[in-house]
This record gives sequence, structure tokens and C-alpha cells, in this order.
Amino acid sequence: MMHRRVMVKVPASTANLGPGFDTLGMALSLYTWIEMSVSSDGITSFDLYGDGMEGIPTDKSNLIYTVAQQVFEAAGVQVPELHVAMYSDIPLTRGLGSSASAIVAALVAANALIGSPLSEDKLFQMASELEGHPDNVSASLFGGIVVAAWDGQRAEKVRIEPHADLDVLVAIPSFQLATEKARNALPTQITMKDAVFNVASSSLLVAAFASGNLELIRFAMRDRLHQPYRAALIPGMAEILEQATGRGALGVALSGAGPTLLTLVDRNSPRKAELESFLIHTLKDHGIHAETMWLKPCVHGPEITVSEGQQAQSFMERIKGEVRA
Ligand SMILES: Nc1ncnc2c1ncn2[C@@H]1O[C@H](COP(=O)(O)OP(=O)(O)O)[C@@H](O)[C@H]1O
Ligand SMILES: N[C@@H](CCOP(=O)(O)O)C(=O)O
Repeated sequence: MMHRRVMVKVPASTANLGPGFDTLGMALSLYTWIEMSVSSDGITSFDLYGDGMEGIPTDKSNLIYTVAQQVFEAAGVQVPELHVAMYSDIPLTRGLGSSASAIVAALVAANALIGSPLSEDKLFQMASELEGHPDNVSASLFGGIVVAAWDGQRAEKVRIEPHADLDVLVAIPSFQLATEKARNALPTQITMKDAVFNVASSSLLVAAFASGNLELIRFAMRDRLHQPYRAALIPGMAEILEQATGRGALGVALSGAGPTLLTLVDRNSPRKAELESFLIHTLKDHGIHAETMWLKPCVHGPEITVSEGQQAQSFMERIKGEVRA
């Protein structure tokens, strides 16, 4: 273990997919990489690469470090000093599951570093508990579309293979919105009518994904549990939710807790450019600058590479062919 290095590549995720609040997730082709090894000089250190890592702690309060220590504790081993290198293409605090991908990366890397004593299910349970909801972590851990339920004690999931024709277009506003803030915007009670609406929509959406019925997505991807309350935090969101399916999207939703807006698109659609322009201009009309990205559902979970001894190439040299920018 002393000279072992574990490289893990973990996908981003979009949670809720509209009506499936805290339940539905889909992995996306946007990634975080971390490399973990036992520190050779007995001091914990971090190399954080790329834009957007400002403010991420480089001491033992770092999320990757604290999650790794929970793995070691659960396995009954002690690895107090680590070296962690990290790079992420997933913008932080935008509703694309950056925290979940970091948690999953830390769990998987730490477990591999000590010879994988913890089962995948144990890592899933720990991830759900750490994130507080299972939707993002299950997508990052298992890939594809995942239906996950967590009762505070135990998480269960079923994975669905995404339809090959599904493309994903996201519009990522330039401002950040912490998940905690967007959760605090939600009411403590909702009407029976709205609850029934969401049970129906979410169930139909899962059935549409499972049966490959892309035409149903538009009708099923509607929500009354969280999106109406979060719309006040994201200028232009209400208009986009209302009009995107008329502009070429199969379905539209707030991605996770936002502020990113997500559309599902048939990859053969002739209206892709129209949709992209509609998203950008609607947000711009509301004073919001946004970056769009065309993504695919990511069909697999973490990719793990374990190596022993020194590496001739640096961390960034090894991943540079795969990063987005
Ligand atoms: N790679 C990372 N390493 C350490 N902390 C991270 C990492 N990625 C995300 N985080 C933490 O997660 C927070 C964002 O989580 P959250 O508000 O749930 O938004 P989202 O998960 O949608 O990006 C960041 O502010 C940071 O504290
Ligand atoms: N179900 C959660 C999902 C939060 O996702 P994130 O990517 O914004 O962290 C919620 O809607 O609060």
C-alpha cells in the first residue's frame, strides 16, 4: 500500500429529472479525477488543478480527506497521511453534483488504496448518508439513470440503461447556488393534489425511461414539489420550463438544486441549434450569462486505475487527453 497510487475518474450527475425529487439521478459525461496515495513524507498534502477550485481547503478539513478517513475507519485500518491530486471539469455549486462526485471519488479511491475491503453496496450506503440524499451519489456510483430510495437507514436502487438517442443540453448560469440554500426555499408542507401529481409524473417518467418511450418524457418530466419554489432563485427558469419543449427539447428540468437548467434532446433532432439559442437568449434577457454544454448520459460509474511505484508523468499529463477544456 505504501507505494500504491489510485486514480479514479467519476461522472457528474443531474438529480431529480423534474418530478423525482431526491430519488432520480442520471450520470453525465463530465468528470472529476482524483489520485490518492499514502503520503511519502508523512505529511498530508493536496494538489488542486483547474479553475473553480478556489476556496477548496488544502488541509485535513478537505472533503476528500474526511471521506477517505471514514472508509479507513469502517475498514479498521489507519492511514492518517495522504497525498491527493484533484482536477474537475464539473462546475461547483451549479446543480451538477460536484459534491456527490467528490464523495464518490473519495470513497472509491480510499477503498481501492487499502485493497477494496468495503463492498460497493457499503460505499453506496455511506455515500447516501454523507450527501443526505441518494440521487446524485447513486448516479455517480453506478452510471446511467438510477432510481434510488433512502429511508435514513438504508438505500436501495435500480439502474436503467439510458436510451442511446438521448442527448443532454445544459445551460449553466455563471452564478453559484448552494444546494442548502435551494433546499431552504422549499415549503414544509404541500397539498395532496401536488403530491399525487408528482407521484404520477415520476412513476410515468421512470416507466418512459425503462421502456425507451422518449415521447412521454415531455408529459412526465413535470414537477410541483420543488421547481415552482426554486424558480424565484433563477431568473428565466420559469420561462425555460414552460417553453423548452416547444423549442425542440424532449423534456426540461432544473438540474438538481440548480441553477443549471437541463434539457433532454433526441440526438437526431434538427432543432438542436434553435434550442441552444433559446436557452442562452432567455437567460440573457433576464440578465443571466450562461454557458451551454452538450453532454451524453454516462453509462458507467467510476473508472479506477491502481498503480504501484513512481509515475513518469505528472497527474495532469496523465489525464490531459480526457479533460474537457
Ligand atoms: N472536488 C471537491 N473537493 C472538495 N470539495 C468539493 C469538491 N467538489 C465539491 N465540493 C464541495 O461541494 C460544494 C458544492 O456542493 P453543492 O452545493 O451540493 O453543489 P453541487 O453538488 O450541485 O455542485 C462545494 O462548495 C465544495 O464545498
Ligand atoms: N435532490 C437534491 C439534489 C441536489 O443536487 P445538486 O447537484 O444541486 O447538489 C435537491 O434537489 O436538493
